[in-house]
Amino acid sequence: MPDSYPEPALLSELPASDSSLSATSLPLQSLAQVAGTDVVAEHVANSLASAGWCVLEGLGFDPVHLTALQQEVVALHEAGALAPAAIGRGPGQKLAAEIRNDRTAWLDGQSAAQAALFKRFSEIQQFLNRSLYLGLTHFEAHFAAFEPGGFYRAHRDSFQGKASRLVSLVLYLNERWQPETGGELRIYDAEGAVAAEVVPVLGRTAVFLSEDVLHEVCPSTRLRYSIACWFRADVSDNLLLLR
Ligand SMILES: O=C(O)CCC(=O)C(=O)O
Ligand SMILES: [Fe+2]
Repeated sequence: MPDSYPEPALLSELPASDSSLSATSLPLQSLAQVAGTDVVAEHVANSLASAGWCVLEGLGFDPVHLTALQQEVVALHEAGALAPAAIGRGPGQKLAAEIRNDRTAWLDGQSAAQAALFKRFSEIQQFLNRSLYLGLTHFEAHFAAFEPGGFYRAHRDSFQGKASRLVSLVLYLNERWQPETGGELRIYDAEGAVAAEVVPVLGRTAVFLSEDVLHEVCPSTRLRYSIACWFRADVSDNLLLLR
């Protein structure tokens, strides 16, 4: 990469109180591949290794697909096709509206926009495996909508030691978000101090280590749309028994 090449929009160093996060995306589509290097994936890997999280302006894929994904989630929500999200997994799974009250639906990778997104997720997964040896085997992603007043209390996306969700990624799908609207993703550092507040504008993407990073969705005054994706490293039950 030439020395003079601009850095992608990297917000990980911004102080928590900075509400001036720019809503304009750098042309990450062209930045995504520079001389054979996946700049976005490389930045994600470096940030996960150092801070445990990062925020990007885009994933380096076509803005047309972003808009299409936004239209998909709006249509699903308006058709009543999103279901109240639960907490926990397996038999312990239950609805807990006092903890989270978003509505979700899994992506299936079928539409052109979802296929492009899945391709990008695969590239990022491969890069993370190559650079951080995470052994990620697959990912799963859902659309989410938080109604006005919606929230998701502070949580981690997986429990230490039991993790099959290793890396979380949230891609935001909202236009014209005002600072007073709320709905930020609040990321905490290891000491419990607020490390960042991410305004959920179209294309902005937060990536963090699922086991380590405490985070919460603050209440917002309007509908808030996103895609949440988890990169997983699942081993078979047999292998688990051998450990
Ligand atoms: O929408 C966000 O900003 C985060 C959502 C989240 O934390 C989750 O679904 O686990
Ligand atoms: Fe989460």
